[in-house]
Amino acid sequence: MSEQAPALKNVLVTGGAGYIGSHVVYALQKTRRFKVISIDNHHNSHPAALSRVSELSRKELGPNPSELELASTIVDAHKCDLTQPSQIRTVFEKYGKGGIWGVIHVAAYKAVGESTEIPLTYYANNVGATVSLLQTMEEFECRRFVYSSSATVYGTPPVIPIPETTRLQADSPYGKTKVMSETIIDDLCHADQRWRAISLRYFNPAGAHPSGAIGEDPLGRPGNLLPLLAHIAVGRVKDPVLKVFGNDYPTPCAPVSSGSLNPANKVE
Ligand SMILES: O=c1ccn([C@@H]2O[C@H](COP(=O)(O)OP(=O)(O)O[C@H]3O[C@H](CO)[C@@H](O)[C@H](O)[C@H]3O)[C@@H](O)[C@H]2O)c(=O)[nH]1
Repeated sequence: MSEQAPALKNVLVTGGAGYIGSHVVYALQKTRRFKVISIDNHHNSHPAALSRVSELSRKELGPNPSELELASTIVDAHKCDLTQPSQIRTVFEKYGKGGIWGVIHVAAYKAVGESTEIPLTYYANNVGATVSLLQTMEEFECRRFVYSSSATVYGTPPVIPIPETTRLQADSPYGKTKVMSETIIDDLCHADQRWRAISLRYFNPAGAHPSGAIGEDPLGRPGNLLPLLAHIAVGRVKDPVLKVFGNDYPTPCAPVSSGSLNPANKVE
């Protein structure tokens, strides 16, 4: 590596092996400016997703890539439980104070129905873990944060399309965990101006990389419409029933582009 070459910035992605997480990792690797660290407990993902992302990124390197470019395609993957602060700490300790440039927090439980049955699990994994993560970041002087929220924070919105200024009134425990986490992040940024954070409210993300190497591949019966349809189509669902609740819902469509996932654009 030449002495002038700028070092890669270390970015931690939680839930890196999941649907959105794996595409975020890919988007980061494509810039060739970041080294990705992933934390995932594989509650809803296969560890292989991360190897597939790296393989994809390596294939896209030009001929004779530099050492730095090659290094940008390697993920430092940790299987760890975000509800255990000591496990988060171990990852930060590896990089030391200031060693992790920023965090993109995607890991969460996301099934609305399930959240009404096991709310405590949702509050522990989606809110408690977010607080532990922010506390560890503070301790290790890492204050750039991109939070994966959800349009579910609006509950049943009074107007569609939903203006960003709409009041937050989530209906389910899952939605409430997103409102609470957003509030915590907001309070933190107001208390300490050194923090740079943004919450992204995704609607229904759909699609996959054109190669088919990465996409939405949840474990068990999918809770979301599109993976459920895909699983039914390939015969992976035991009870292949799909309930259609209406045919007049005005579904807006917008790309979740790599640009919107790039923390450098959002928190720098
Ligand atoms: O405590 C947990 C819970 C989940 N995960 C992992 O986090 C990833 C989440 O990915 P996935 O289940 O595929 O969900 P996504 O569709 O990527 O969901 C994301 O997108 C939602 C909005 O659409 C956000 O609300 C969620 O925070 C976020 O997980 C998976 O790999 C899980 O194994 C953990 O590591 N720890």
